[in-house]
Amino acid sequence: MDQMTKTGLWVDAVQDIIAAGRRMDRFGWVPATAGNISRRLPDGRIAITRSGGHKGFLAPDGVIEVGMDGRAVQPGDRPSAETLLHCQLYAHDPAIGAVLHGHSVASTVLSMAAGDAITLSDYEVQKVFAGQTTHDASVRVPVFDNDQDIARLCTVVAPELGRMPAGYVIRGHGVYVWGATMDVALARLEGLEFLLACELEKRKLGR
Ligand SMILES: CSC[C@@H](O)[C@@H](O)C(=O)COP(=O)(O)O
Ligand SMILES: [Zn+2]
Repeated sequence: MDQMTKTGLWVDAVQDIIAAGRRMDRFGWVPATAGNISRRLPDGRIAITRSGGHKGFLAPDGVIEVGMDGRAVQPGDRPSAETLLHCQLYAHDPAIGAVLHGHSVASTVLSMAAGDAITLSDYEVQKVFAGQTTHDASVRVPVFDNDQDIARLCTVVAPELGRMPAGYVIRGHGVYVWGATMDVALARLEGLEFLLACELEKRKLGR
């Protein structure tokens, strides 16, 4: 067992991830084995959910350690299939401390009807995103085509890094959101999912 796995800092990261999974599950954002959750560790590695488990019922051994290359520190551990999308965000911005991915109904359905972005306008809750100070503005949420080749998907996401205040959506799949801490990432996820749910309801009204 690596030294990091024995420290309180590792335990903190695991607890954060387990609590985030439970919270996402309460909202119905991680059906079946969908979603993945990670936190940056003080030594630069990443704690991330093991592939294929239910994220609402995580136990401590459902979280494993990977390097910034996305490879498991412990041979034989299988990290999330989408680990490289997490690593990409951590590599892009050293201030990012947590990354969340969920599969909500709203993000799945809206992205299937969208072009290259979903634009959110006139909602008070837009102010949950960094740099947004008024409802009287538009927040662009990029929509990327789904791809089972995650390394290739990273190359499509790359040009938008640094200009996604609310996160991004993968078409027919789900959202990626991040923050300096797990609490900040969860607040942004809640804000984005609330707005996507509003947008879906609005469109059902034909508006
Ligand atoms: C239930 S299928 C969902 C997966 O294909 C994937 O998109 C996902 O979010 C979870 O994959 P995982 O490898 O458990 O992190
Ligand atoms: Zn997914």
